[in-house]
Amino acid sequence: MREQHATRTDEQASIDHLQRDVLEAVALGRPLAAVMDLLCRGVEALAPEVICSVLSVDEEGRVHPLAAPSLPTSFSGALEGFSIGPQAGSCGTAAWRRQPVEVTDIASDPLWADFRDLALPHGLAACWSTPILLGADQVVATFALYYREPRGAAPFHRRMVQACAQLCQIAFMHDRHQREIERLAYFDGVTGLPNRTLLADRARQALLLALRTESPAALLLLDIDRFKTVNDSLGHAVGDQVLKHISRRLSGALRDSDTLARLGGDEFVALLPGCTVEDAMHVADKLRQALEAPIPLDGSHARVQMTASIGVCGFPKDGQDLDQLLKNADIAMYEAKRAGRDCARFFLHAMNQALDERLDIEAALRHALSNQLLQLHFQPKIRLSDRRLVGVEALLRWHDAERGWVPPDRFIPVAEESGLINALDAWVLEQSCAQLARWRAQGVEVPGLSVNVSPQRFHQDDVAAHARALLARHGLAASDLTLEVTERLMLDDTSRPRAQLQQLHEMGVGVSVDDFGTGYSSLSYLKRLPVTELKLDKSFVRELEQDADDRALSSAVIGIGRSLGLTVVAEGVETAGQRDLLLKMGCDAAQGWLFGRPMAPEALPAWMATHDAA
Ligand SMILES: Nc1nc2c(ncn2[C@@H]2O[C@H](COP(=O)(O)O[C@H]3[C@@H](O)[C@H](n4cnc5c(=O)[nH]c(N)nc54)O[C@@H]3COP(=O)(O)O)[C@@H](O)[C@H]2O)c(=O)[nH]1
Repeated sequence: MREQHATRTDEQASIDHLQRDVLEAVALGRPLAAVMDLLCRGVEALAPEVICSVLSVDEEGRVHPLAAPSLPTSFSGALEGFSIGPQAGSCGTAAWRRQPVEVTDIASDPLWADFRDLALPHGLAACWSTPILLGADQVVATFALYYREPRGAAPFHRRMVQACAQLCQIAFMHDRHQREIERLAYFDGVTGLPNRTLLADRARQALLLALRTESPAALLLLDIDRFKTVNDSLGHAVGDQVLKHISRRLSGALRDSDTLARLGGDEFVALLPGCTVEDAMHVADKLRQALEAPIPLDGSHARVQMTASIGVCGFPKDGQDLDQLLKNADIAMYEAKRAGRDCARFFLHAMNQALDERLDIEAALRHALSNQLLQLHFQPKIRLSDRRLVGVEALLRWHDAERGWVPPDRFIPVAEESGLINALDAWVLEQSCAQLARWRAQGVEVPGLSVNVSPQRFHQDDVAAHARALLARHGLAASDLTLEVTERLMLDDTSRPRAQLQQLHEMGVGVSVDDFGTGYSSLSYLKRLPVTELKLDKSFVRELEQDADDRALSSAVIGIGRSLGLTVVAEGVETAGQRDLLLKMGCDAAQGWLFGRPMAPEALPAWMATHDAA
C-alpha cells in the first residue's frame, strides 16, 4: 500500500515537473510546435509504453500534425488535411464529438475503418484521443496516446492526459494571443491589410533586393477622394464598410507579389517590386478602374461612388528608402488632387520646389494672421439704374515684408489647402462687420456688406451662428450682410452646408453665388437653394463690347437671375461701354474699376463724397 502511494507521489512529481518545463517554454514564447514537441517527448519519457501526438484542427475542421516525435512520419504525414468526422479514427472523431475517444483495438473498432490500414502496419494498436477546446466548443487540437498493443489507458496515463490537456489549452491560448498581438502590430484592424509597420518591413526587403538585382520598383500612394464626406454624412461604421470594399477591390487589381497597405484614414499604399514608373502608371489606371463601380452599402439599396487620387514614384530615382518614396508619392498625389482628383500623377522634382514655396507662404500667412498683418480693402457695388452705392465687398489684402503685396489668388488657394482658410475667413467676417459698424458710427452710410466665404468653412465651421453673433455684437441687421459663396458649394449636397445656407436665409442674410457661369452647367440648385444674388463673372464682362458670345452669355445669365427674382451683379466693369451694355441687358448692379478699385476703409468716405457729387 505504502509502495503504491510512493509510486503515485513520484508519478505526480514527474507530471508536475513536465508541467513546469512546458509552462516555462510557453512563457519564453517558444513556437507552438516546439512546445508541443517538448510535451510529447516529456510524456514519452515518463511513459515509454505510449506514443504521443498532437494534431491541430483548423477552422474548416481539417487536421494538421503539429508534434509526433515518435510516430513514423509516413503515418502522421498521411493525416495532413484530413477532415474531422463522426468516424475518423480516434483523433478525428474526438475533435468531431468534442469529447475524448478511447479506442482499445484499432483492428476491430469501426471508428478506424478508414484508417486502420494506415495504422496497423506501423504497429499502432490502440489510441486514446482528447480534444483540446478553447472557449465553450471551439476545438483547436487533439492530444493522443497510441499503444503498441490493444489496451486501455492506465490510471497514470489518465492523470497525465488530464494535465497535458490543460497544458495544451494554455499553449494554444497563448499562441492565439501571440498571433492576435502580431496581427494588431502588423495589420490594419479595419481592412486586414498590412499596416505601416509591415509595409516598412516588406519595403526594406523589396528595395534591398531591387538594389542587388538592379531591378526597378514603384510605389503608389492612393488617397480616396472626399472620403471625409462619407464619414461625416453616413457615419464611421459605413465609412469602415466602404474602406473594406475598397481594399478588396484594390487587392484584386494587384499581383500577389505586390503589397497593398493601409496607412490609416483613407490612404493606401501599393508597393510594386519589379515595376517601372511607366508600368506603375498603368497599374494606377487599373486601380482607378477597380473603383469605378458604385459600392453597395450593407442593409440598404444605397451605393456610393468613390474615386482615388494617386501619386506615383519610382525606386531608386525618386527615393532611396520608404520614407523618401512616401514623401514624394504624397507630393505627386497632392498634385493629382489639385488637378481635379480621380487621376494619377508622376512625381516630378519640380513639384518639390512648388511644395516648399506653398509651405513658406502658409507659414508666413499664419504669422500674418496671428500678428494682425492682414488688411481689408473694400470695393463699391453700384446700382446701375441710378448709380447709387448699394454695398461694398470686403477683399483681403496681405503685404508681406519679404514678398511685398501677395495677391489673394496666390494665398487663398494655399490657405484652402492647409485649412487656414477657416480662421482667415472668420477674421475677415469679424473685421468687416466691425468696420461697417464703425463707418455707420461715423455717419458714413454704407448700405451693405459682402464677404467671401470659402466652401470649406461651411463644412467645418458654424458660419450661420458666427454671423448671427457678429451682427448682434455690432448692432447690424441681417439684411446688411451678404455672404459670397462659390458654385462649388452650391453643388455640394451634403447636409451640413445645406443646413447652414438655410439658416442664413432664415436669418435674412443674403447669399450670393460668386463667379457665376464659370464652373458648372447645372443650374437646378438656383431653384432649390436660398440664393439671393448672382455675380456675373468678370471673364464674361471683359470682352463684352467686342465678343458677341460673351454678350449672349451675359444676357442669358442676367435673364436667368431675373426670372428667378435674384439680383444680378456684374464683376470687373472697367469701361462705360460695358456698363451701358449691362444696363441695357437688365443687370441690376456692378462692381469694377470704372466705379472704384478696392480701397482701404479710410478712403471710402472720400470716394463716396466724390461719387455722390458726380
Ligand atoms: N475666401 C476668401 N476669398 C477672398 C477673400 N478676398 C478675396 N478673395 C478671393 O480672392 C480672389 C481674388 O481676389 P482679388 O485679387 O481681391 O480680386 C477681386 C477684385 O480686386 C477684382 N476686381 C474688382 N474689380 C475689377 C476690375 O474692374 N477688373 C479686374 N481685372 N479685376 C477687378 O476681382 C476680384 C473680385 O473678387 P470676387 O468678387 O470675390 O470674385 C477672388 O476670387 C476673391 O473672391 C476673402 O476674404 N476670403
